[in-house]
Amino acid sequence: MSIHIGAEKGAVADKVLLPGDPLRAKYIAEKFLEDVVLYNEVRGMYGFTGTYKGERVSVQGTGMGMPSAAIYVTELVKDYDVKKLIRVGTCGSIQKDVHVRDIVLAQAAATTSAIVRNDFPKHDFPQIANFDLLMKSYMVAKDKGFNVHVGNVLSDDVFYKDSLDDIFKLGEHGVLAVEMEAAIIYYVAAKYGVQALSLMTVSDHMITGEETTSEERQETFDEMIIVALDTLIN
Ligand SMILES: O=P(O)(O)O[C@H]1O[C@H](CO)[C@@H](O)[C@H]1O
Ligand SMILES: O=c1cc[nH]c(=O)[nH]1
Repeated sequence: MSIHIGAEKGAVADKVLLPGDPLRAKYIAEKFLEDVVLYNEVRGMYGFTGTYKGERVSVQGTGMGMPSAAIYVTELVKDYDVKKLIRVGTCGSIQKDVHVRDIVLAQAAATTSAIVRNDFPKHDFPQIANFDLLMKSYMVAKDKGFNVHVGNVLSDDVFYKDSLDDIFKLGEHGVLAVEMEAAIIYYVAAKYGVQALSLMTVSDHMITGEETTSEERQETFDEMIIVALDTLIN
């Protein structure tokens, strides 16, 4: 047992999907996994273990924002020996050609979080995806004909921003989208020497204001979840 995950050590697989939303974890477990066991309900942050195509995998909600995600990823790695982590999240696009419902593979993540800066005050620590997972996920997505983009994202501490000026400036420098967890997942994975990747579905467009309906989000999530699961077991 760890403080925030109420499971015996062997209850979590060494490969884990990480949605921010615990109810997305439930959806993934119910729709995509077989022989599912609920291993965590502490704080309502559901964690499930099951099998996908015969391989044991887990799916664990992380909550919203980097402090919360850091807690779950740290406990998964330190207390449950997890070796591969793939975030399955949502994001807001800041590029005209990155459309709602497209998939973004976060090759790297800039961040406003002070967590990394506090550890490395004199350096800009590069928060990057594991190359093997990144490459595999790109191949899976392309093979299935999904609309996929690879590049930088911003992991922001703030969802409701007073101004989008800095966000759009990052867009002018090629950053694809904004979300709230990828950077810290990459940082914790680097710290403990495990593999991590963040996939996001574009749920909102920050230039056009377009948003997805519940049904559209559901269908698009499925594409991202399939890419993540097929990457995780390969
Ligand atoms: O859909 P999830 O995975 O939670 O990701 C995004 O959605 C939340 C904000 O609505 C933040 O956690 C952000 O990163
Ligand atoms: O615009 C968005 C959409 C999802 N998640 C975010 O952090 N921002």
